[in-house]
Amino acid sequence: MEPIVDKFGRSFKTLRVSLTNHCNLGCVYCVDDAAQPSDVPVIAQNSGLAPLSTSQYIKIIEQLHGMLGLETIRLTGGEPTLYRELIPLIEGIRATGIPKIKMTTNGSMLSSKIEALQQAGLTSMNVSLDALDMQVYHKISRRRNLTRILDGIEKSVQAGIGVKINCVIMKGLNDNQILSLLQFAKERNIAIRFLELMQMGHLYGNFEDHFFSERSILQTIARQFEFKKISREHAATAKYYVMPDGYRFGVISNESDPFCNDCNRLRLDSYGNIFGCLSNNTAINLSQCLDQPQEIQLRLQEALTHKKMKFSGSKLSMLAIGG
Ligand SMILES: Nc1nc2c(ncn2[C@@H]2O[C@H](COP(=O)(O)OP(=O)(O)OP(=O)(O)O)[C@@H](O)[C@H]2O)c(=O)[nH]1
Ligand SMILES: C[S@@+](CC[C@H](N)C(=O)[O-])C[C@H]1O[C@@H](n2cnc3c(N)ncnc32)[C@H](O)[C@@H]1O
Ligand code: SF4
Ligand code: SF4
Repeated sequence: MEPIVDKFGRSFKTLRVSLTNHCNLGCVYCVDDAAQPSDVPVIAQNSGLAPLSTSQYIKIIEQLHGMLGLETIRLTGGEPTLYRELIPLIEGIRATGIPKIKMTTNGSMLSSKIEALQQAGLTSMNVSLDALDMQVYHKISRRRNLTRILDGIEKSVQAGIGVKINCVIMKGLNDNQILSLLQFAKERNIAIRFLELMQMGHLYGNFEDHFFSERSILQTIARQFEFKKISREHAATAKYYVMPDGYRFGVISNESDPFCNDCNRLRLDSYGNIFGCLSNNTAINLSQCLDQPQEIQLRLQEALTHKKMKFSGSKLSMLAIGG
């Protein structure tokens, strides 16, 4: 079997696993309000296949680990904490020996789950938090969950699990939250990353009105803080900046400064499809060839050819492809 590496030396070492394409929030950049009223559960388009069971997830992850030597699993979605068998799934993934099991969550369900998640083997979490102002938070997420999310973040920090905050910045909506969010994170010594808005789903080809660039984010922060850039780690999404007291924050600049050259990410959606690139909508199914390792290898090779040198958007939203 040929090694699964492309001519730029890129391979798959991080598997991002979507546990559901449902969500209990309706963030304006992820869910199109015209198609999805904010007070009903969000259900993304699916491929007509059955959702994976916990044992199918574990089997696929085991096979991929055997072929790729995975270093990290990141559970995501939709909202991964809505997955009913989350704890047994994490325990099953831990048993495969993959060193890091991380999760990206909107934080709304953390307060009651954090201890069990940690005991099951979750190593760290990224929590999405786009505003500290109740009204701004509500306007973006279309839900009134802010207090619960802040409580979830506090409990996670107390429990000693690694936490980072993700914050998508939209011009005219929450760019006025950058400094207060940074102050909130700094006081708790939590790394925060500011994300440029990405043209995905209903924003494809139509994101510029709300786009707030890395440059504008840094200009805003410079009004109150000194900082300097540190080099980006291999295969990382974020560039980090350090303040004189050692505190670090990051920016994920998909649009203005893409980071495809050393990308090592592979996505698995909740229907057993893999995607080699966030910016390519071609789903390659694995659930129908689970006992055919040679076929899986071929499909992985194909997925790798989908990687780009520059993020160029996607007609699928993050919710649909699996953030
Ligand atoms: N272009 C691109 N952007 C990605 C990809 N994965 C994540 N991102 C961006 O990074 C943001 C944060 O992703 P997270 O789920 O927190 O994970 P991460 O930043 O990869 O994880 P860590 O570096 O381990 O903290 C996403 O919302 C995207 O903006 C990817 O494969 N391609
Ligand atoms: C799709 S969500 C899935 C996990 C979880 N529901 C959450 O919100 O953290 C993963 C990440 O994608 C980000 N995201 C979704 N749509 C985006 C967009 N159009 N531009 C930038 N980031 C986006 C979210 O803010 C979140 O940090
Ligand atoms: S960004 Fe996350 S929390 Fe917001 S709607 Fe999308 S999946 Fe849900
Ligand atoms: S756009 Fe594709 S190649 Fe670029 S970082 Fe994202 S997944 Fe990797």
